[in-house]
Amino acid sequence: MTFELVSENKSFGGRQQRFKHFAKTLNCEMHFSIYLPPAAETKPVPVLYWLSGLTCTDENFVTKAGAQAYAAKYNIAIVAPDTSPRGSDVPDDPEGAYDLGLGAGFYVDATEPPWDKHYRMYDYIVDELPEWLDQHIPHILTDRASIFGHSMGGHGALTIALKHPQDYRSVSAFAPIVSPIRCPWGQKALKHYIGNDQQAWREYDTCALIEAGAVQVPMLIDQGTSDSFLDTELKTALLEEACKKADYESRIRYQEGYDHSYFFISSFIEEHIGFHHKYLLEE
Ligand SMILES: N[C@@H](CCC(=O)N[C@@H](CS)C(=O)NCC(=O)O)C(=O)O
Repeated sequence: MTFELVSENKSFGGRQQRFKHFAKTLNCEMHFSIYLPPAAETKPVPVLYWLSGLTCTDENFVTKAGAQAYAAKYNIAIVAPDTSPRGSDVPDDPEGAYDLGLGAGFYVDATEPPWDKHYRMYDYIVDELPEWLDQHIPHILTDRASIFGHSMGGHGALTIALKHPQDYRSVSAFAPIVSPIRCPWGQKALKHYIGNDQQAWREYDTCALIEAGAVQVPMLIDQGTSDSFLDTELKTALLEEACKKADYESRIRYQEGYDHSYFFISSFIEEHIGFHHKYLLEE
């Protein structure tokens, strides 16, 4: 199995690293980034996974979110994977659209050809990446983990945490797609990756999982009111409704005037890392 440290930069006393490795689940080489706070040099620290949105690689978060200062302050490592399998033999949207294929893995395990050979981001995030980290990065505690993300990555973080409440202590999201079965981005992705059986789509739908009785995971959501995707794709109100009906506790905040960008994310990143810190520290 190949693995290489591609880059390392000192940041807030810690180390921002980028690795390349062969991911057997995805059948291709992948990059991911990890920030190790200064405290990780002397004692292993908890880990927080960040899942990015459409069009991103692992680097958008690393360069734009401003998370390193707070990861250093709260003694948490942050792992940021890529958003899809990569490589010249990995299929992409036939029209080159940004919402399917490369940069748009949707954190599902595809069952439909031609996607099923590589597009298995769900298994990669839940199983292969933590195993890889366990074997290669002694500075982190993979059994003390939380997860957060943005937009498509918010959807990924929420569905993964709801389906594995024993593995993630808390979940948070910025502008998440809360119900992919009811928005154009999600419907397009699920149809291609999973096929026409809409019952099977529900496994990857935050609202449907809550309606089906998902176990409580501490949850924080921030959504900008000036986000141009709010009414068409993100539909935060559907999550409010699902939580209310199922008596599921969640903190959903609308942030006045914020859009969908990393300017929004960087404005609240400290609060999200602080939120996870509380649960990651508990015995
Ligand atoms: N307007 C974008 C839609 C995609 C988008 O807004 N992507 C968000 C996540 S859903 C993002 O984080 N983009 C990269 C960035 O802002 O650095 C496009 O057409 O490319």
